[in-house]
Amino acid sequence: MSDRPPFLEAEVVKKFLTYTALIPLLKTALINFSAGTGAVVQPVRTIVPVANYGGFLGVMPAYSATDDALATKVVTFYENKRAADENEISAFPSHHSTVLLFEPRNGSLKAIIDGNVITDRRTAAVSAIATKLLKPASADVLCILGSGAQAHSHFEVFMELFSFKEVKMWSRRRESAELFASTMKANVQVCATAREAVADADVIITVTMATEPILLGEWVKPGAHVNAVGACRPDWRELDDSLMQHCVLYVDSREAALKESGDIILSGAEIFAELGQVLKETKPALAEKTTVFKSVGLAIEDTVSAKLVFDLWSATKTPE
Ligand SMILES: NC(=O)C1=CN([C@@H]2O[C@H](COP(=O)(O)OP(=O)(O)OC[C@H]3O[C@@H](n4cnc5c(N)ncnc54)[C@H](O)[C@@H]3O)[C@@H](O)[C@H]2O)C=CC1
Ligand SMILES: O=C([O-])C1=[NH+]CCC1
Repeated sequence: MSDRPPFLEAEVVKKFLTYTALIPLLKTALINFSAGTGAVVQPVRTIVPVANYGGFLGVMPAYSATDDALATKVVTFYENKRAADENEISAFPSHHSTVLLFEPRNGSLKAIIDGNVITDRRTAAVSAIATKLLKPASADVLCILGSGAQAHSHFEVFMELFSFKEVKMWSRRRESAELFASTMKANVQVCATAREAVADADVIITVTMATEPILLGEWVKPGAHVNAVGACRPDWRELDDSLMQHCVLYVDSREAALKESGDIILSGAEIFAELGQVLKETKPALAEKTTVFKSVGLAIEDTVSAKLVFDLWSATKTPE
């Protein structure tokens, strides 16, 4: 291999970052993160608003001693207000990310890795982990609100791991939900309103760029489980106060959620546990209650994903 760090593009990440390989790694990373023993070192990400353009730049470093993995993701996400005009279809993605993977022993740069597939898959995999623990015992109906990149990765892993009888989707732009449904192998029912999509759902996933609530507590079936993935800014919402205040609330990181999640900060909802605590069984999974898993996204998830991709890719290379 040359001294220049390789760039691993999205196709390489897609090939090696399977959910089967990723999920056990994420579970361990979340347990180590929540244990607070120092096995995972990860500050809350730094965010630089790009105010003139409705954008944000996030820097997300983490180190896992257990995985011997050191990396930082750099991610940009843009509100794309122009697309909020229903007639405007923007083909430009709202999120872009890159992961820099380092050699922990000496700090050298090992690889530059496309971060988009990592972000999509690790986020969906963490929602799937939460859902396994928190969904009601009988879960037949899945509802997805939003039809972008995260909707695709969530659908992908949820179809792989669960056997829902029905999948319902609502998206702000109906054409986009219809396009989603037509490209998927499973039957997806496109609904005219979020309320219609949510009715009777046992598991709900919110994956939108909404800044105001799109999911109201009064629509949610008692005992359902919600994965709230969007609204990662302190003044953005996806869920209303009623849902936030009447659920049992789980988060990926208590510290990050209290800094970044508008749904938590503005509703004053109380956090019950971190997902890593439930995985370690130091806090219970109250699956019979209405539960919300509020995910903001953690650098440690990107770090262990990047290390996995790099190791599997390296193993296919013959030394010069
Ligand atoms: N928790 C986590 O770890 C992560 C969270 N995210 C968040 O997940 C959300 C979805 O991300 P992507 O799928 O990558 O974005 P995307 O841009 O691919 O899709 C966004 C979806 O939201 C819809 N949308 C946009 N504005 C809306 C509004 N005002 N009301 C209702 N729907 C609206 C769009 O039509 C589209 O269906 C974003 O909020 C993103 O920041 C993204 C990555 C990781
Ligand atoms: O974890 C992540 O990469 C992100 N969370 C919200 C926007 C991007």
